[in-house]
Amino acid sequence: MKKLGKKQIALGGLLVTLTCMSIIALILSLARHYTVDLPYVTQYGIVFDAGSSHTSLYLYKWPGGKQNNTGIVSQQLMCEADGGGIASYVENPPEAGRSLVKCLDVAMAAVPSGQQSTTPLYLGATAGMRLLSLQNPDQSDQILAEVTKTIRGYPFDFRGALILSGTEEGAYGWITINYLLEGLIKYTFEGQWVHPKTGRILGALDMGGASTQISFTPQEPVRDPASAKDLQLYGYKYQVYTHSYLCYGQDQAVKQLQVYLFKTTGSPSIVRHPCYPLGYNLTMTLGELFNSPCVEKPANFDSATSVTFSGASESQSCLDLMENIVNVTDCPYTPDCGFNGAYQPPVYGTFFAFSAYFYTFDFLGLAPQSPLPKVISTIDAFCNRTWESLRAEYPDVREQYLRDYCFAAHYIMTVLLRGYKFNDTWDQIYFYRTVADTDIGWTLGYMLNLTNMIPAERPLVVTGVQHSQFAAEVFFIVFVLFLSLCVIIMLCVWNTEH
Ligand SMILES: Nc1ncnc2c1ncn2[C@@H]1O[C@H](COP(=O)(O)OP(=O)(O)O)[C@@H](O)[C@H]1O
Ligand SMILES: [Ca+2]
Repeated sequence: MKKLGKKQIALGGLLVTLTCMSIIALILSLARHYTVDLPYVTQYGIVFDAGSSHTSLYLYKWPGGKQNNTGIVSQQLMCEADGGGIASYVENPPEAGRSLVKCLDVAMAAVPSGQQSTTPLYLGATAGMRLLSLQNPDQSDQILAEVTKTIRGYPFDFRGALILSGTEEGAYGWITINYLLEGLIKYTFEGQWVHPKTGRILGALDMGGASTQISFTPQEPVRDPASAKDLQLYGYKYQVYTHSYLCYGQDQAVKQLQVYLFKTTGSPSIVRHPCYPLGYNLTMTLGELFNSPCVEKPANFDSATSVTFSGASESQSCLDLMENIVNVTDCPYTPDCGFNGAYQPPVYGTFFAFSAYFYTFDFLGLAPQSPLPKVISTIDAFCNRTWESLRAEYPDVREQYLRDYCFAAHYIMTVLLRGYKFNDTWDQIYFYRTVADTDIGWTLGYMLNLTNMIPAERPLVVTGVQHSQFAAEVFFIVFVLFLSLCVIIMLCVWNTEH
């Protein structure tokens, strides 16, 4: 037989390799096609936000099977429970449980029946229940037991009803916005999850009804361990400063000012209120006025006696009153101070202000951001308006909200400018309620944490194929290369022998 030339051997080898490569490419393309066509099952998670003023249910979803360790959780729906916050049911705890039924039924209709038993459900209560547990732990336990009983009547994977600490509430709000705005991890066009450049980490400002939180990564290390939260997310360490001011949510601040005005007026039955609109009268019993651990009760008072707060539409006096409830002078940590003697490093970076911060600024047409002089003049003009003119312009706005917007606006400005000291960095604050159709609040961060969806380690680079398939592909490529090599060696041997 004729001896093969070197060229022919090389050509033979190349042909074998190319044929094998084509087979690999064909198989890979078929395999990839097969993967895309696989119906990936959407997974769900539910969190009840049992706030001081109301309860909401959030239903989150994410594609299951792959990439479930990365930033693609979104909000499918939000449901507002009827009635007030669960802590308001002290007289009738079973009613607290019943108040959740409407939203549980909404979630049942939204989660496919086959997946309900594997859908985790959490209930987190915030400052309203924190206050009740301080005042009467038995009552708060009873309410948590009743909501637990109601939720257990549903097939979801219920993981418990708990009262969050102020630190947790602040830290989970911080995780939520940084997750949603991809400050922690980002999906690139090349299909990889990467750590974004520094400087994109946002601070969080949450104004609730009973407490308010500030959370951010300061430029300097946090000096007070009680307000530092060390997090490791996707392989990176963050030290978050977070402080929750219990009793300084806007509803409790409203109460503190009412009590201040009542006490300084000398216990009369009519009290002038500069923050309420002229023509508006609010009558309540002293029992209602003093029904909170956030205010000091007089030594003896008749809880059935009523008091009427009579609006005066006096913007400047309203603003001046704020220093009676927000103490910006006494602080042992000067200059690293928030308000009421709390330690706070200087604010740093961009902040997102949500919940009641947003509601108030949005109502006044100042969201997501407005220059400081415009903010001040808008609040001033609003606070000088009478109840008659406000009611005529906003017939559909809830009376309590419309009455409190002036107070809330001056209170927010005092907390932000004089409390947190944003005076030189006002334009670093953005007022938002949602990002990518997902509400900003502590609930998403809470669920991501409790379902271990934010790993402490850096995520593996996403391959686009399942692990088993990837392993099979690598094996096949190595095998084919090995085979090609064998063929070339055999050809060489055959060639030398003939
Ligand atoms: N549409 C709205 N307009 C104005 N204020 C609102 C609106 N919706 C909710 N709020 C206020 O936002 C606050 C929400 O607080 P909430 O989350 O219930 O309390 P907390 O977080 O302290 O437990 C309450 O003060 C409530 O009155
Ligand atoms: Ca809240």
